[in-house]
Amino acid sequence: MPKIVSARVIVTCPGRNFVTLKIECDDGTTGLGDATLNGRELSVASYLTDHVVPCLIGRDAHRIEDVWQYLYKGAYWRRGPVTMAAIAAVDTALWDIKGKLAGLPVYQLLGGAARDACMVYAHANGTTIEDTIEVAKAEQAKGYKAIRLQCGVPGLASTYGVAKHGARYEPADADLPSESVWSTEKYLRVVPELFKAAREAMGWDVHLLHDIHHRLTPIEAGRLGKALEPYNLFWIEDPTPAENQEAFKLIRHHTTTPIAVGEVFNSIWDAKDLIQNQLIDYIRATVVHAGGITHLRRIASLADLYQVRTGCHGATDLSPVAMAAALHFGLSVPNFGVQEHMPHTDETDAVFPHAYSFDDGMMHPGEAPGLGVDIDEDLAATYDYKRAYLPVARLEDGTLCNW
Ligand SMILES: O=C(O)C(=O)C[C@H](O)[C@H](O)CO
Ligand SMILES: [Mg+2]
Repeated sequence: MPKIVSARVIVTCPGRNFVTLKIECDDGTTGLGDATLNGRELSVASYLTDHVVPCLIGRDAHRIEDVWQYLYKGAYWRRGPVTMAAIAAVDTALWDIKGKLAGLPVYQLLGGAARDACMVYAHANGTTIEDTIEVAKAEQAKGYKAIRLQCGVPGLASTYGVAKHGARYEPADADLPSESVWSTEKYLRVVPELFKAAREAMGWDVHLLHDIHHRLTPIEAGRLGKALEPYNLFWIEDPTPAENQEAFKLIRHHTTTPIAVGEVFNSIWDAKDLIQNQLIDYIRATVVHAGGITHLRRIASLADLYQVRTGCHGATDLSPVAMAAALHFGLSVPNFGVQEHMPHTDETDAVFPHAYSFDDGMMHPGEAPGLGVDIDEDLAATYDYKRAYLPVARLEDGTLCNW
């Protein structure tokens, strides 16, 4: 058996923070897992180093399911983003090791390719409708078949998720949370105009997506979904907070615009009612935040029974290790929908050399054994952790609100 002899947490900040777990076996085989939890990175690093790593030493790296159960049931304290990101990192690293030892890419271990490649969606963010469409057309010219559009809201100084024109998208932008002002009324006026203009400028042969970022009440989300129906969106994402899964019934009563939810989910229990009641169309849980490849497959299997497809979160605060895992997962599950793609910076790609590739709007994890991602530890060590928080939003009267 490949015995685990060491496990180390590597924190690096090539432009943004990433937490990576590296597990090593007695024959020298290593595996990587992403454990990055944006804005709360060091809590997962500590959970791993202080509480998980000591339990891994000496275990059989092949027993992925048993290790998963050991860390989940054995801890007594279940679920939650910190715990599940830590379990995910271990799980992902063990799949990486299993693939390397078998001499096969991870997707082959998961049943083989269920499609040629994974469709990915790009991002078009702009301060105005015109800017956004200009960026979207540029992404379409690169071959993307699906594009998420977010534009600034007239009358609001800034909007989360919308970078200043030309700047990279990076929501964790300050060493204490920055604050922005939010107005649902103003937002609801601009979004239908954005998609009307986008269809006029770009036609109908491209999938258009939009992220609402949990900001609306269910009835407001129903109203927006209905207003967007003429523009045939691929999905609206996170229309309302999903702690109350029932709330989605109200949205469903009012619109046929497809709904995607789940980037903040960390277990199948967060998604169970949404899936079983067919209240969503795409489940956005990810490898890193939802317990690894093992648990995400369980979620996907449940979703498949109800014709809910996957649409994994893939913002740049998920490392290339998570991106690779998402592509192996996406290539192999029967109910793949789409994968989010936000290219990492050159600095990040240099720290994490990888085998996955983009071609004509599709991505493939590559044929390297395991996940096909490495970490240049010397380079990683040159980038010190830098505290960075996600922002908060307030209504115009100062009330803290969802974002
Ligand atoms: O990519 C998305 O859909 C997001 O909503 C990005 C998130 O805000 C970001 O990953 C939070 O860390
Ligand atoms: Mg989102």
